[in-house]
Amino acid sequence: MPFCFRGKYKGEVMSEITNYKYYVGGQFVQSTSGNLIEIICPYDQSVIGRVQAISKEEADVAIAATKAAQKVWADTDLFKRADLLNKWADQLEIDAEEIAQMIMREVGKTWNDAVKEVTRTAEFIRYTVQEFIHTNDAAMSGANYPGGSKNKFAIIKRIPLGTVLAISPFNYPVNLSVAKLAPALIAGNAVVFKPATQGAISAVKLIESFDKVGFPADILQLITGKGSDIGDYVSEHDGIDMISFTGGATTGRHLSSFSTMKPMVLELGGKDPAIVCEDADIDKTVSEIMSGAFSYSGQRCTAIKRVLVHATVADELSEKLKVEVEKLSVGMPIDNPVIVPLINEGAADYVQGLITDTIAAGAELLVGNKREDNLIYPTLFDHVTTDMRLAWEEPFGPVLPIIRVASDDEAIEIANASEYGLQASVFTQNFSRAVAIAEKIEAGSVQINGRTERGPDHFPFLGVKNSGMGVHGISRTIESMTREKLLIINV
Ligand SMILES: NC(=O)C1=CN([C@@H]2O[C@H](COP(=O)(O)OP(=O)(O)OC[C@H]3O[C@@H](n4cnc5c(N)ncnc54)[C@H](OP(=O)(O)O)[C@@H]3O)[C@@H](O)[C@H]2O)C=CC1
Ligand SMILES: O=C(O)[C@H](O)COP(=O)(O)O
Repeated sequence: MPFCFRGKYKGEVMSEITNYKYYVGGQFVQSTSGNLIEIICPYDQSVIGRVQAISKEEADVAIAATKAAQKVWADTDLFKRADLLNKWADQLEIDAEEIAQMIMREVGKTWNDAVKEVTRTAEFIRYTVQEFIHTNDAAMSGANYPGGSKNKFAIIKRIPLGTVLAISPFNYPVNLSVAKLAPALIAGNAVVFKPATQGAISAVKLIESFDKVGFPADILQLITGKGSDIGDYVSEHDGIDMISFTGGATTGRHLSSFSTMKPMVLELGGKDPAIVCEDADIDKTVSEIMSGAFSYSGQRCTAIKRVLVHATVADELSEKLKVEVEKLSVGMPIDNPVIVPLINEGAADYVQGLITDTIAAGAELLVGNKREDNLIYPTLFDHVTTDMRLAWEEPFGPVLPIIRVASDDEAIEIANASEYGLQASVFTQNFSRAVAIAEKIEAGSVQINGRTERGPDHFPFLGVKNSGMGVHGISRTIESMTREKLLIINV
């Protein structure tokens, strides 16, 4: 447990308000813009710190400086790069409590989950290093093509793209950032890292660990500032060679509309359905839906965001879910409840608006519809129908609609009518039926008898439709941040 304390909630730190610096040229520096952004704690509304709102000129300098540094870095012995990244992983474990403290304060994640996020990230880095070390160049012979010459050989190397722009969201400010930084760096790229503003101090803490390890200057620049001010500018910047973005679908679509001729991977939102057949093991299903839908108050792109249940078992499922939702712990992050306050007032207003709208539209409220500031109590609706907003919109909050269906086909139809296609779960004890449904679902992954989730982090992770473009997951991220280059030998 971190520090002892004089703040509002037991066990928490409230120190002097710090102006956190951005990171360029291997130094933490203040922006000459003089503009600072206050970061407010989502659950006690105190100011936890301020981050620099850098200017476009400062972004230019940061990006330009990566160019020479990247060439040297790409040329650096792979085992030297690997060693530095492994040391960073070790350093993260040493600094875990300090970083977790900031994750908890800044994005309202529970203490246990915040610590897990840091340790998961250290493991992620180590696996990424091993993955890259064991990726070998490929070779092809001309003889394998009709009329091709057996005297022609191609060695197919993977080379870095140059400078990767990594833009991350608030909800995993460390893990989803490193999911971009580590693959980019081990593959020999430089990185310009733009974290979510609410999450930017956690990013500074992450880079403080990075800085302790002795990486060369300018291969990773941390730039802070609102996406609405500098996001477009850096995304269309000529010095950026690839964009790796995780965030909302609106922002992602916007970026893809103008960053022409730049490779891009987008991980966006979701409306993941849990399809429950009448032959499902209902107790197991309830337990998977509960953790899938409500952990971190549903602020996960992979959260279960609607239940499509066969009408014949709908009463049993909804009664059991109701009992479990009523039991959910609600409170402040330091006490490790399941339900914590949402990231900001706007998010809570949006979720409350969806709840109010769903009640007005005639759905049956089973539990919830209670709010204290940013804390939305877990809310469960039955008899939600497809003409209601909650059937389609991503709340990013603890509200779950149950939609009753008459057949597998109807469940599939509703699942696929969504603008999103990140993940889905299918619950049935008939494996063939599960596979038949899974094959028809338009989503990046379908979980059979399990909750929707990203991990383990080496699995490919992708969304279709408005849920994304390209593929993440350690090996796939490395692929997306490198390109093939052929050396053709004519004997
Ligand atoms: N599929 C996936 O893997 C994941 C998807 N998500 C999705 O992310 C959303 C929640 O995250 P949230 O942080 O609110 O998402 P946002 O889309 O609001 O922000 C994501 C990032 O984009 C930045 N940004 C905003 N505007 C621009 C712009 N014009 N140009 C470039 N960058 C910009 C933000 O900066 P700033 O904060 O300064 O505005 C932030 O760093 C949900 O929809 C969730 O489903 C979240 C995690 C994983
Ligand atoms: O942002 C998210 O929601 C994450 O990508 C989900 O990760 P998780 O499924 O491991 O919580």
